[in-house]
Amino acid sequence: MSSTMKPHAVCIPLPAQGHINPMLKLAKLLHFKGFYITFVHTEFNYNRLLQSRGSDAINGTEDFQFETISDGLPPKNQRGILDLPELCRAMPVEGQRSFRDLIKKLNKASSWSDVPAVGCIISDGVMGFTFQVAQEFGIPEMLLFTPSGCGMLGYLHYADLLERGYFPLKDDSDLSTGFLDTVIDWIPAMEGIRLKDLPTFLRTTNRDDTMFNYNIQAVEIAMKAQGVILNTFDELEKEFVDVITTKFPQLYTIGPLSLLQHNMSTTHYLDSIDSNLWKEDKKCLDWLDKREPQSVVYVNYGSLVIMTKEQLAEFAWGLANSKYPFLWVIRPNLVDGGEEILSNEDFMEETKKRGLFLEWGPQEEVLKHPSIGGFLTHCGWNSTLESICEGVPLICWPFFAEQQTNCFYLCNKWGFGMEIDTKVKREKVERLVRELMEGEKGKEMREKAMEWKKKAEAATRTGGSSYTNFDMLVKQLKQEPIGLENLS
Ligand SMILES: O=c1ccn([C@@H]2O[C@H](COP(=O)(O)OP(=O)(O)O[C@H]3O[C@H](CO)[C@@H](O)[C@H](O)[C@H]3O)[C@@H](O)[C@H]2O)c(=O)[nH]1
Repeated sequence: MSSTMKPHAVCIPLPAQGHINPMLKLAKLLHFKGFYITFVHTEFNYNRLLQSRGSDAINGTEDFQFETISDGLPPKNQRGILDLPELCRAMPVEGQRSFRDLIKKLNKASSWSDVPAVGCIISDGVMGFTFQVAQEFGIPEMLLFTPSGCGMLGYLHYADLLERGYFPLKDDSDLSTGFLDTVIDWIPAMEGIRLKDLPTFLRTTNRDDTMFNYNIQAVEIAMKAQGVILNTFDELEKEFVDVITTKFPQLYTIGPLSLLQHNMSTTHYLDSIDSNLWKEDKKCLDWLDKREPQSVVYVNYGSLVIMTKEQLAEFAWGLANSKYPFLWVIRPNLVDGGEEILSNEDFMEETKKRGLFLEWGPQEEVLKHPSIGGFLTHCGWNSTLESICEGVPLICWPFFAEQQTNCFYLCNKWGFGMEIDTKVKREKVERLVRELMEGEKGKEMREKAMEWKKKAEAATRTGGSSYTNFDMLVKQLKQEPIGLENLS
């Protein structure tokens, strides 16, 4: 089919790794199904990909193109650490202007080139500013929510939590006096959840806090969307999905996206197009080849966590004292205050034969490796799903956003997680690592993780829930434009 005949989807993720990855997977799947894709990066990330991955990563093909918009951050912002509040202030203004110009440019190009007119926008669930642009051009917009269903359900109750007076916090002591242990019994499907298990952005006394307001507003805008896509599968999150469906009748649960790619034989489809903002160090795979099956603890806290050097030291000694081999990704800027522990002679001597440190790794390949016995994670949703895909049990150290919600269900419902407190202590790390790797509980968790893996595989195979939902999504995007009549 010539490019001009293809339906044109513009995919725009929040410019953070955990949001770009699932959006790119979705974009590749849609391309496989015959869509012309424009994938939108920020100028900064585009240049970063060029440096870390080379031009192949963003060269695209005739009908899979990359475009950029401004993130709106001032030039003086170094962007070494993703400054979320700053980004959330800048993108709805400058990012929106830039996005509007892009849509204008694409539609203009359709009159004299092979680029088809934009048929739909698939935007990140927290990029509300794209919605106004979509409305201005009369283009239907779908939202991809990259967190879990349970996380999304938590976000959807932000307004109720405010109305009932739980947030903003009355004073800072609420954070230390047990107030956050309050059990909430009125959120459907979330019985037994505590305030501290809900997405964290409301935990402030400051009504003017950027993240507090941005997230409340993001939910308000999202509520107007007609279509929502979730990277999860019904069997895992059915009760949450059922409640979300009452608010979003057009809800498509199509995850885990990496398994859907696999089952549609598209795992290596457009392989050179890549979204890793850091350069992957693949030598760890050779190192893993030399280890015993299920003997290695994999440690990685995703792309946004920033911990203190004291926390890093507690994890380090906990891992060292457990005596298990570990593969530890310590991202540049992961630690506020420096990685002193990595120059501690006693620690390095103790772990030199069984610890490997990387700045960024091929996580999905690592989790697939037979030597991995467990994963110490911050419970980002991508990491959680990637663990499910490989049947790997978890030690959970949730940091922020909906990671606490994921952790709650991992430990209390899905049965393959054990939690470490925010105030991490080396003794606890050591004990949980041993439990995970050799204890009865670890064995049970591994079995449970394998059960979820099988269910995830079934969901993404022909006839499975996610497979079928994806087909429906494609049909809707291709044939039945999403009406805008219900939008206010
Ligand atoms: O060395 C590394 C480290 C990470 N990754 C990948 O980076 C992604 C990280 O995503 P995630 O585990 O979700 O963590 P965050 O980067 O923290 O994700 C943000 O976005 C997620 C989706 O919305 C949310 O669930 C999280 O709370 C939020 O912090 C995953 O695909 C990993 O495979 C690598 O490839 N190599």
